[in-house]
Amino acid sequence: MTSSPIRLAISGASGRMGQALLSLLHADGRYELAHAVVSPGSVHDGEPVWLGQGLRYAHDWSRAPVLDVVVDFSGPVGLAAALDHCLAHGIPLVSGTTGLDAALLARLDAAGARIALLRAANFSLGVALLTRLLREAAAAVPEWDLEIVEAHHGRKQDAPSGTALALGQAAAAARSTTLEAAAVYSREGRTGERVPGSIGFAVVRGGDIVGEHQALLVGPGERLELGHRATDRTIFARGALQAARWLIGRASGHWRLEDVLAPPV
Ligand SMILES: NC(=O)C1=CN([C@@H]2O[C@H](COP(=O)(O)OP(=O)(O)OC[C@H]3O[C@@H](n4cnc5c(N)ncnc54)[C@H](OP(=O)(O)O)[C@@H]3O)[C@@H](O)[C@H]2O)C=CC1
Ligand SMILES: O=C(O)C1=N[C@H](C(=O)O)C[C@H](O)C1
Repeated sequence: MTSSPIRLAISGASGRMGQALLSLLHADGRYELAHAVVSPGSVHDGEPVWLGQGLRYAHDWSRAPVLDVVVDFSGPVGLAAALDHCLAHGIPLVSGTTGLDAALLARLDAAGARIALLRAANFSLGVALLTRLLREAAAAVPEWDLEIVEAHHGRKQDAPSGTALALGQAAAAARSTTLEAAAVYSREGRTGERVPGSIGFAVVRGGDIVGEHQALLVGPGERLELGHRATDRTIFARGALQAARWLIGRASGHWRLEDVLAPPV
């Protein structure tokens, strides 16, 4: 028996992640791309999404058809618009957008009472595994200094990356503290000595780096380095589509990528 394809919208469809998602969707009959959203004023607004097919990029949600799920990789403003549409129509929302402010985070938190949401700063299996390893290592050597280094392409809008912050949060929790209490985001001039127990962040931006994260646990006379290097955005797109399929029909609330992509123990 064949089931009907999932009717899905992409918010941020013309972007780097949007295009990675489109490449996967084009070849996968399990999905029907029903709406492809770009920014108001986008040079792509009104262009055909795929040559010879009817769907065109749109800058708003007002003409979106009935949808099973929305996948968002846009930016804070695009995500807010996607969230409005999902709330108005009771549609599950998967989002990978990073760099959100406190007001949007609070709106997303509250939305969990009405729709199913799955948000993740990184949809790759490797980073899910890295997070688990870092949690274990940070707790095993609580006195060792922890520094998180990330590198991304020069067009990235936010820093540190959402993944770096999520790694920091996981390590902080494993050490019974919080990122708010432990994080050091910049060092310049006469900084004084490193504060014991702090978690330092360093950011590299350049060229077309897809996304690299390294956690350094520095002890006396030795150092543990845990890292992940993404070389192809398909890994994020694949994880997000898997999450979208999984989220359809779930109860309202906040679901975790770990529930979907459990790395092998
Ligand atoms: N969680 C994860 O695994 C990953 C998360 N990300 C995150 O995803 C987000 C997008 O990244 P990336 O694809 O590189 O970004 P891009 O800048 O390449 O793409 C952004 C997309 O969003 C659209 N957009 C911008 N503003 C709006 C708006 N107000 N309304 C609707 N659409 C809008 C743009 O349209 P146009 O340009 O046509 O105007 C474009 O299609 C970032 O926050 C990034 O950090 C990225 C990779 C993986
Ligand atoms: O903007 C990007 O490109 C990426 N952003 C995400 C983040 O902020 O962690 C995930 C990935 O590293 C790529």
